[in-house]
Amino acid sequence: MLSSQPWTPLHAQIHRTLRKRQLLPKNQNILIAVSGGQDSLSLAKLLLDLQSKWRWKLAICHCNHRWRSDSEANANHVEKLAQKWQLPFYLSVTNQELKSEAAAREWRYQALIEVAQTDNYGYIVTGHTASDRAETLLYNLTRGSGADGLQSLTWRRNLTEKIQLIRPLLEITRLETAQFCSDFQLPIWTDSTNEELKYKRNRIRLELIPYLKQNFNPQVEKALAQTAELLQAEVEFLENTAQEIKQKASLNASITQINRLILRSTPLAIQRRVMRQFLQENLGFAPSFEQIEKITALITAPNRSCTDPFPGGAIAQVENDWICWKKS
Ligand SMILES: Nc1ncnc2c1ncn2[C@@H]1O[C@H](COP(=O)(O)OP(=O)(O)OP(=O)(O)O)[C@@H](O)[C@H]1O
Repeated sequence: MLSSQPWTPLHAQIHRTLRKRQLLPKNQNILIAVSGGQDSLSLAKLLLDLQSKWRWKLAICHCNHRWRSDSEANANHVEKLAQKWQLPFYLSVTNQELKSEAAAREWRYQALIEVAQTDNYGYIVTGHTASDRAETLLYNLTRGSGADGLQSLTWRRNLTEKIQLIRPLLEITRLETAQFCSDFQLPIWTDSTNEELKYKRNRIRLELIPYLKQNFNPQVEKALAQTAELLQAEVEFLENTAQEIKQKASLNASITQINRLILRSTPLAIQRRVMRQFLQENLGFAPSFEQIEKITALITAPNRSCTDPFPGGAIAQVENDWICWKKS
């Protein structure tokens, strides 16, 4: 029986991944974000089984979005599991109406950060899988994203100066977590909204991926996750290079002027990234492709050329060797 013999190939794989990528060092305080679904249950069980090797202090946090009629029952279900596993349990319940998936995600991360800050957890871990990575890639591809959006689910991300988000399951597919839950009889809480085809994400998972599996590649999730992995390293390299060039091209670290002579000698990929960073700093939000193209064109435009106004009324204008940000 598997339940009396908890070391499986999945345990070995996660153990290897954690070591190779140095995701969760020994003796750390780790907060596991558990929705109750198959992925986060598998994650919690795997970390629990590896705990003695790594000497972590583990805890579980569930966030109640108050979205479904069974939200409270879902939270109680996760709490009972935490008790069974003898792990500290935190519950965050929203007091605002969360109107979209994006709003829910934003609130959830904020809630997790608050718990981590209060009780000193340096790591928050989530159960995102290779399947999520593949779906995110496809979703962003249909929206015209560049490499940054296609690699978007990363192994680690700084949430604050002291708290990192870690996603240890990015090489495991949802099929594997389902099998793991079945092997260990983990009680999955099924989220009924996961089946609703009105959400694009769900259509990708329930219609597009099965189509690709059947007609193109049975291993399509792993293949797409691999693409995301390759892109991740390339994006990191390009973004760091763009940051260095931007520093060189900025006058006295001013965010409102940038030297276009320096930019002219760099490849278009870097020019776009530098101008995106420049715009983001001045606009205060992520610029669109068209906005980046408009300002990038100024690198080679005649003196005094300018863009039409950006939201808020500011324009960018060429002044000899400089592109200047001019507020209205
Ligand atoms: N309500 C929640 N409370 C705590 N953590 C959550 C919650 N919802 C999602 N998460 C975390 O974010 C990860 C990804 O969320 P996503 O919505 O893609 O997954 P899910 O469909 O809710 O369920 P699961 O990934 O557990 O199967 C989850 O694996 C989990 O770690």
